[in-house]
Amino acid sequence: MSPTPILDIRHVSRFFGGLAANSDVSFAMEEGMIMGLIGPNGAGKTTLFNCMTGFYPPSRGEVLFAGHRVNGLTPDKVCKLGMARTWQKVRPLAKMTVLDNVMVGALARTNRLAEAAEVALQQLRHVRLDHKADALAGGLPIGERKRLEVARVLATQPRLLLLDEVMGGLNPAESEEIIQLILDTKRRGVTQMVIEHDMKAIMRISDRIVVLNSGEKLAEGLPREIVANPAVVAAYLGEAAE
Ligand SMILES: Nc1ncnc2c1ncn2[C@@H]1O[C@H](COP(=O)(O)OP(=O)(O)OP(=O)(O)O)[C@@H](O)[C@H]1O
Repeated sequence: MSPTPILDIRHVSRFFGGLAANSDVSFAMEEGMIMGLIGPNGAGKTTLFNCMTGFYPPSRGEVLFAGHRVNGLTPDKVCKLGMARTWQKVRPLAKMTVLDNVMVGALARTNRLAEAAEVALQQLRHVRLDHKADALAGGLPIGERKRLEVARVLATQPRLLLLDEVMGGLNPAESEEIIQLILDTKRRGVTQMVIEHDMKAIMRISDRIVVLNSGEKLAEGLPREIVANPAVVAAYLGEAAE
């Protein structure tokens, strides 16, 4: 582990009334890696993204991004520091073009429209949607809407990209495109944390995996360690493999 991890989650808990959606979760990430974040429905994966990115402050604990304490900051400040997330339910600005949607992301870093358009086009090329730049976002099929969501977030130029079930609802060919996109994004040097229920995909792309269960960290390790962990198999993988 490098001296300052890009992300350091320390004893994070998040309560909703009496429910601990996250309970004393700690782990760290090295720059450049892909961390898989897995666990059963309701395990607290999306809540952890929300705690990291300022949508809900953690009830306890702290989140350090590149050495900065980010809990308590608003999502736009966290995004400016370089940590940005996709949403499970993709909601493009349907009546705007694909290019304009991605420009909205780029405008987080610049006020100049020409520069934002250039950044947006670069990201559309990266996600292989540049041929749809002038199409209305609302008309895209689901696979392309998911890639548009990734382009929109990449246009904010994050150092750490958080992907929340970007393969959800996709067919195998569309999922494969997303896998290749995640691996291409890694080659560009962007660190990624990936929530995904597709176990074959997560095992292929992750350098390390954290498993959440009922809000707690159940396990952390290399993909081959996670698949061989009896507690993970009992809580999640047995069911996910069916
Ligand atoms: N805003 C909220 N208010 C109340 N309870 C919430 C809220 N957000 C999440 N929860 C609860 O916290 C728990 C964890 O939810 P979360 O969405 O983080 O799980 P998840 O692991 O992302 O699940 P999934 O795989 O189904 O997306 C669930 O019991 C959920 O109902």
